[in-house]
Amino acid sequence: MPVPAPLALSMGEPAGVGPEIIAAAWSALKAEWPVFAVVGDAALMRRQGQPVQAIPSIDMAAEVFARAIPVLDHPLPDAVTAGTPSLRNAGVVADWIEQAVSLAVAGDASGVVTAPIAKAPLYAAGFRFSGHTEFIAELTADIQFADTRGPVMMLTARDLRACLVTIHSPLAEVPQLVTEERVTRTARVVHEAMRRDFGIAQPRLALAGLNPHAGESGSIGLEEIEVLGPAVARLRGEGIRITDPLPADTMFHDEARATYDAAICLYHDQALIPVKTLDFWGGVNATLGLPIVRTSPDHGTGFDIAGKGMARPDSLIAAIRLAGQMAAARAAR
Ligand SMILES: NC(=O)C1=CN([C@@H]2O[C@H](COP(=O)(O)OP(=O)(O)OC[C@H]3O[C@@H](n4cnc5c(N)ncnc54)[C@H](O)[C@@H]3O)[C@@H](O)[C@H]2O)C=CC1
Ligand SMILES: NCC(=O)COP(=O)(O)O
Repeated sequence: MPVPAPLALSMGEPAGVGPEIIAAAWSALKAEWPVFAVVGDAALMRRQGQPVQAIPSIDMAAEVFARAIPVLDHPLPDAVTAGTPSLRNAGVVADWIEQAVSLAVAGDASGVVTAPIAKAPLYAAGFRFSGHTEFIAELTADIQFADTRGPVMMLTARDLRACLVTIHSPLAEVPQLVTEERVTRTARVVHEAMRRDFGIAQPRLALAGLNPHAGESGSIGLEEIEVLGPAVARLRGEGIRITDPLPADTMFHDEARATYDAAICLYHDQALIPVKTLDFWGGVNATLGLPIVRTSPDHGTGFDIAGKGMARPDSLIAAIRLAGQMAAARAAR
């Protein structure tokens, strides 16, 4: 079997927990698979207490990985103070993501893992995307992809995969944004991703309702009848296995989760509350429907604890492992 290419790991916000959790993740994974190379600042990585080796090219990552953190060095212009992001560094943070994506697009990396970014300093520096998800979708928009194109944000924890129809939308706008078209497209992307990236031949999708009790036959909301029902009918017509809209309060407990492979959730907190309740430390964020594999820890930059030795690497380790599994599933097709 050919050895898979390393993953490219963008360093994320340098003043956040990213550098220290990358060092801790390497320490946990160095004798294991998958290999990764950091795209970031080698001097900052060296300050995290683990051996670091700058490499000129990602194809050297595998031979370095067992003894040092391989880093494709793109230095920051400004000094880093843990907990305080610098506007001068923001442009380079975005460049790291772009470079990691280029490596995956070229096939030199088997996927991209992104350490958390702080959105406010990036916006102030002119970054015009809501987050990695939209940025990476734009960076890969011209790359050929045979399946339905996302991006769809999926959060995982333990046996739950929760996929979002809307992402960072104000709650008041959600009912207008949950259209038959968006629900149908999201479910298609998820169905195809379950097959392509997770090796599930006949995926079972569970659709969350919007209203309490999934509208109670229209007596407490009509979206289930007017929007979600027609989407379900279309999807079933395409051969996709999906439930009728389910009451969201009773679809995430242990026995309910055993009945489906992925949940289609209509807004951010409908997915993230069950995910973070099930596993606050080990959740992973993956982007479905892209020509490349991309995962991320599900937490943010943790400015309140950055540099204090308190940050847990569990979520990043889970993100690296999941990216490796997804890349292997794609390669096996
Ligand atoms: N994938 C990404 O790039 C993400 C970025 N963010 C960004 O992160 C920034 C901060 O967001 P917050 O809402 O404060 O969320 P946060 O996840 O950074 O912090 C929430 C709480 O979790 C703790 N925490 C975070 N990571 C931890 C770790 N590895 N170990 C132990 N404790 C940890 C923090 O100390 C804090 O108490 C924002 O700019 C947000 O947009 C948020 C989520 C994901
Ligand atoms: N709440 C999840 C989040 O903010 C992550 O966004 P992204 O940077 O992965 O697009």
